[in-house]
Amino acid sequence: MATTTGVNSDLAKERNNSTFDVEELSNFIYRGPEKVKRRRYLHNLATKDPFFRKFKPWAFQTREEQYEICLQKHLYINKKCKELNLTEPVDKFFYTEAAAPHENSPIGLHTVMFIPTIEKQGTEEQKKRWLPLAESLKMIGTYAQTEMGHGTFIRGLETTATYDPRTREFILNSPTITSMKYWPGNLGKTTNHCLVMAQLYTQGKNCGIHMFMVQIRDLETHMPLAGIEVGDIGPKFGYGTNDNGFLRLSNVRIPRENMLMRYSKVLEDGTYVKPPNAKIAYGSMVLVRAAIVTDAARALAQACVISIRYSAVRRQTEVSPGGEEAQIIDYQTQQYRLFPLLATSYAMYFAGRFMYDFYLKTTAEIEGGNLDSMPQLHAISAGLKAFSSWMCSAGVETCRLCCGGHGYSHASGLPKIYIDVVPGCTYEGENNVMMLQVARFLMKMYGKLQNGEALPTFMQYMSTDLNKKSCMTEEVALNCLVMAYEHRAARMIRDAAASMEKLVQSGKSPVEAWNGSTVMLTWAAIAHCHAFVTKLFVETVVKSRMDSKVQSALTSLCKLYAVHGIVENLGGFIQDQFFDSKQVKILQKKLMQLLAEIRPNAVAFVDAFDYPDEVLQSCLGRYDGQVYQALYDYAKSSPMNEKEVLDSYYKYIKPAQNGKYQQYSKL
Ligand SMILES: CCCCCCCC(=O)SCCNC(=O)CCNC(=O)[C@H](O)C(C)(C)COP(=O)(O)OP(=O)(O)OC[C@H]1O[C@@H](n2cnc3c(N)ncnc32)[C@H](O)[C@@H]1OP(=O)(O)O
Ligand SMILES: Cc1cc2nc3c(=O)[nH]c(=O)nc-3n(C[C@H](O)[C@H](O)[C@H](O)COP(=O)(O)OP(=O)(O)OC[C@H]3O[C@@H](n4cnc5c(N)ncnc54)[C@H](O)[C@@H]3O)c2cc1C
Repeated sequence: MATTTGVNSDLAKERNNSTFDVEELSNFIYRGPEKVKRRRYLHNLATKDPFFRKFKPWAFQTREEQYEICLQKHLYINKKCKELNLTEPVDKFFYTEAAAPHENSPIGLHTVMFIPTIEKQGTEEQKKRWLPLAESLKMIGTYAQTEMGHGTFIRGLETTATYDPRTREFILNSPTITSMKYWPGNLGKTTNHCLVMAQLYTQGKNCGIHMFMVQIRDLETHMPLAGIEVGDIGPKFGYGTNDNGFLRLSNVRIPRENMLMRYSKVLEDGTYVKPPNAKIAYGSMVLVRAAIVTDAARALAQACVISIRYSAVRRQTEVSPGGEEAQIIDYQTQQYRLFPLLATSYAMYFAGRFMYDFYLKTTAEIEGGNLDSMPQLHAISAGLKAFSSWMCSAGVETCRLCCGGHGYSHASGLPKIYIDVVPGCTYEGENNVMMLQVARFLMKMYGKLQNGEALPTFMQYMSTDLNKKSCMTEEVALNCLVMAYEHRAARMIRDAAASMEKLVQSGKSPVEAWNGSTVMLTWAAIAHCHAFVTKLFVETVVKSRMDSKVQSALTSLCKLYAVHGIVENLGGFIQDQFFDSKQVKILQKKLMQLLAEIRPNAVAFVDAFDYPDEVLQSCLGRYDGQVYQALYDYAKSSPMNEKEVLDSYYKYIKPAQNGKYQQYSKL
């Protein structure tokens, strides 16, 4: 019998049985005790602030309430960050994460894309003009790129910005229904400005897509300006807190100075000056792609916390007749579904950490005028964005299923996490499209390899001898695991290139050959990303300094990540007899051993993520494990239970019981 106060006894036992100190692992995850302390302090500031607790739970709000409440929270967060002098993005992030978890901000695009785009693409004069207004929220903006007809193929955008040298203005138009901007976050009702991506026409020529600052609403009355039609696109799968919007522009004139001109320019007479690299205008997308990796990791980590704690508390089915019911975490099938996801959340977290550092390093180079690493940054950010959002979204859904019926309730907190993470597969570049961008890069690298040219370090595995067999022994060494992933990726890259070559030889054009090989190209890109993430995880556990017990536990988790990925994708690993059947058996056996090895540390691994209950917002994932009382309290708080007998009983059920259905004819 579970106790109803204090920490649930099963969960307490789990914590006693772990082999390492949880605090040590938290210190490693968050890069040192000082950072853990700071993160806790910021979480605490938010969770203890009564302001955030005065609203009814998110799941009980209508969409309009979700928007309004979330808006209030985020404006309050803004005010508090100023008062508390929280200027570092990481500080703001931790405070916000605890204040409004998984509630997409109605001023999020303003912070995440509008301001960074001005900072990165604006001239010094433009930054001086707009940034103070944006910081003080006098100007609230968004990033308006996607149109109803085009999201992926941005060169096909239809919005036009035509330069008029007589008045030194651009004239913006949405010439067709499909050209209306559709989807930009915060656009519908919140913003008064937006950065519009449009086809630039000057001196009668199309110069491609460029960014323009357009005011869409009056700064006093907030009414749409002349020539502007703007609104909310309606309810979606999630993101109820966000007013994703539509926008039509009819002959809207803006001054020449409103084109973002740090790199490309239109001179007063209409002369166009090209940027050093046309793709530099895509920089804001790269920034958000890089950020999505950690976002996705965080979502999966939280889902694992909920599902693993609940699995330790939940007991179901007598294992032997009349005996005690087992903790569901002791079922091997439950472990097989959850522990690899736990490992994935760590793998993605480390990938996100790498991505962040690599983004900062490369953008500093770009800003200094060295654009050499742009293709690498694009390929790595597109690949990790797609790989992490796919793996983590699917993982969150599995965590939900692992909670049985209670996982389906909003009380679990899992649906909220899922609907927040899954659009990451679509926005900022649909995942299949992103993988094809990676494949394009891989094919270029393959060409270099064929020509004997040097490859960047992270691509050097491509030169591996594809006739070599695996070095895997009973020990299942980490280096043999990495080699397996690299071998698979190298072979898939070669196979995709061979497929294209064959099509060209059969008379197809290069474009047709590409289109006829995109499935193989996508396989190659996914295999490449999988190898990249696995190697990063291995290097992190092998090379980093950390407590020895933590290192030993984390090594098992890392091994599980690698072994599970092979066993689940066996076809791709044995296609060229890289592994023989004996080695496959070794891996399958090792997988089961690793599940058992990780079992005593499962709760400690999720505790180390150090998410307070207020962030998880889950009856099932509570630190104290008192899930049943929490579910009961949640049910009782449902607005449906405010009255014992609902009006609908008198209006519909009672008359039906009496055989009276006239009320329907009134409709
Ligand atoms: C809080 C939550 C916030 C969430 C907010 C979400 C906000 C949004 O969704 S904003 C909208 C995001 N939209 C997108 O991401 C659109 C996706 N599409 C694209 O990025 C492009 O159209 C893309 C990359 C698919 C193709 O671009 P296109 O210009 O047609 O390029 P393409 O002809 O395929 O390639 C040309 C070259 O550019 C390179 N390239 C493309 N993008 C980049 C880039 N960002 N950096 C560097 N190089 C790039 C390619 O690698 C290729 O190089 P090469 O010729 O050497 O092989
Ligand atoms: C929650 C949310 C928030 C968003 N916020 C913003 C925002 O703030 N600003 C903004 O500008 N946009 C925003 N978007 C739009 C988003 O960026 C686009 O939806 C996304 O880039 C995908 O484009 P699409 O919708 O045109 O999909 P499509 O390109 O139409 O994709 C449909 C299908 O076609 C496939 N496909 C398309 N092209 C190719 C190809 N070349 N090769 C192979 N397959 C292909 C895709 O893989 C996909 O399966 C948001 C979207 C969502 C869902």
